[in-house]
Parts: sequence; structure tokens; C-alpha cells
Amino acid sequence: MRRYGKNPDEDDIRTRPNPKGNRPRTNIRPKHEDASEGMVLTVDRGRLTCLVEDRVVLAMTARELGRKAAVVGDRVDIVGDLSGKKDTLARIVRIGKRTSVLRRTADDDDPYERVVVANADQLAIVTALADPEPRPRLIDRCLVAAFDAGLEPLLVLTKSDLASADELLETYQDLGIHYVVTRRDELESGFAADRVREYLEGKATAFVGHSGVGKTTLVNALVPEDRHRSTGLVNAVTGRGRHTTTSALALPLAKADGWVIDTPGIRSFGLHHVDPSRVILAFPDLVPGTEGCPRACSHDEPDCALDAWVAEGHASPARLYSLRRLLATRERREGD
Ligand SMILES: Nc1nc2c(ncn2[C@@H]2O[C@H](COP(=O)(O)OP(=O)(O)OP(=O)(O)O)[C@@H](O)[C@H]2O)c(=O)[nH]1
Ligand SMILES: [Zn+2]
Repeated sequence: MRRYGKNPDEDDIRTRPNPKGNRPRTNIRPKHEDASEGMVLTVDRGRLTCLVEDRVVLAMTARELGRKAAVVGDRVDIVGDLSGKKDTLARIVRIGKRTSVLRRTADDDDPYERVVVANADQLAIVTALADPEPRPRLIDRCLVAAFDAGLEPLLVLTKSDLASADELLETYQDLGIHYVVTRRDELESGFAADRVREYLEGKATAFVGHSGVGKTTLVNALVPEDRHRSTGLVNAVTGRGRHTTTSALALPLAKADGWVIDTPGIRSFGLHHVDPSRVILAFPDLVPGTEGCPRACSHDEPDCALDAWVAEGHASPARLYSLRRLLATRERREGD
């Protein structure tokens, strides 16, 4: 598995600045030696469902962990009634060290970071080629979030029955990232799921995408049938409208080992929290060129050493252009 960078505070599960500056309290380990291990599948207003062995257990977090402490994907220690029976409520007493943290800043007026998913390996960025039109800046912002979090990006381009993928792929080829293109008839035949699954095996993959891109349709094709959620189509029998995802949800990958983590449709992806020094780790070919950079270089400023280094022929100008295009998406523009 490729890792783009280590998150220096990955085991710091606090998501808000700590005004008193004292250490997070998560290192205080309650005495619960008899606890079982579980994984958080859903979080809904203080109630969490966790997978413990093969049972789904409803739980809440111990008060000392803080109300919003655990997120989907967290590995937790859990005590109490773990039978998974109706009307039982177990207690999460410890949150394991995270291997990765996908964060977003809700928007520019909201300085708080929100942890979206913990322990994912990969970020699948789902974009329709038409209906809705692709938004390259949103793709770029998701890529930056992936690189910052140390997740491997996977570009999933849907609805190629409506428009060609060529132009978009040309934009992204210099990034050297994995991509899959899907279309309606391949979804129906199962061929699309087969090809996407190849990239998901053995990994936990968080799926993000703008509403309407076909993310639910794709996720349904990847997970067991009894875990399907309804798509944008209005149900002819019940007449009920579309179901919109409101929080992240971990689902097992069908036919292979792995996790599909569905996230709510996004309109934007706030990047307040992103550190350029982590984004450049996604460009290993450029990293040696940063040796001559000033301290805390943004790599998008006049004194940046990368211009001269690339001019000397050590790396391709297209790669530097791609890096800077991504770094520039940290600044929000109209329509992001
Ligand atoms: N033409 C075409 N339509 C598709 C394809 N995949 C999905 N759709 C349609 O696109 C619409 C939106 O699909 P959803 O799967 O509900 O989209 P979503 O991204 O989950 O949207 P939210 O639920 O709002 O987050 C539905 O009418 C799907 O039938 C495709 O490959 N080609
Ligand atoms: Zn620089």
C-alpha cells in the first residue's frame, strides 16, 4: 500500500482547537482489560453502530472520550452488552490509534475541522462526465484532501455513456493517479463493479462525490444486496423521493475483502487545514527539488526552488504545474 505522508498528529483525535492547550484526554486509558475490539460502522447523533466479531452492536462513547470522539472507521475497545440484540447499548471506552484521518473544513467561515473518516487507505473521488457536469476544481480539492490525509486517490468517472472521459483524463494524467471509467450498461452487467473492485480489494476506501454523480448506484453495485440504499430514482411503488446520505457509513465490499465507506454528497471540500508540505509528498519526483526552498515554502511563491530545478531538467514542468494547480485550490473561489 502506498502512503503519501504521515499525519503528525494522527493519534490526536480531537477535532477542535483546545483553548486550554492541555493534552487531549484520549491517552487516559480506562481500566477495561476485558473490552472487545470493534470497528465503527455508523455514527448518528451520539449513537454508534460497531462491528464486533460478526455482530452489529449499538453503542455510545464513554463520557471521558467526548461526544464526537469516534468517527466511522475507528477501531475501538467496547464493553457492556455485545450481543447485538434489540434494546442493548454498549459503551466505547477507547479509540485506537488512527492510521489515517480524512478531514474537511466545512467552509471558510467555519474554522473547525471535521474528521470525516478514520483509518481509510484510499479516497475514491466519484465524478460524473455529464449530468452533473464535472467540476475539476472540486476534484482537485478532493485530491489535495487525499494527499494531505495520506490516502491514495482513485478517480472514478461515471456516466461515460453520456460524455467522453478523454478531456478530463488529459488533465489528470500528469498526476499519475489510478482511475476507472464506468457507464450505465456496465453497471447493469456488473462489469463496472468488477473493474472498480480491483482497486478496492484489501483496502478501506472512502467514496466522495457531488450529489447526483451516481455514487449510490456504484456503491450499491459494490456491496451485498441487503446493504443497498435507494438511489435517485423515485420509487414507483411507494412514490417516495430520493434518499440522501447524511453521514458516513462503512459497508463491506462484496465478493472480496475490503470496506466501502460512503460519505454524504459534497458541494465543497474545505481545505483550511491542509499543509503544503504534506501535499508535496504526493509528488515524490519533485521532493528533492525542494531542498533549496526557503523555510516553510508554499512551493507557489517567487523564491521557490522548484522553478530552477525543473528548468534544469530534473522533473517535468507538467508535474510542477499540477502541484501548483492543486496547491492553488486551497484558496476558495466563487463556485467551489
Ligand atoms: N446515464 C447514466 N446515469 C447514471 C449512471 N450511474 C448513475 N446514473 C443515474 O444518475 C442518477 C443519480 O444517481 P445516484 O446514484 O442516486 O447519485 P448519488 O451520487 O448517490 O447522489 P446523492 O444520493 O444525491 O448523493 C440516478 O438517476 C442514476 O440512475 C451512469 O453510468 N450513466
Ligand atoms: Zn518551494
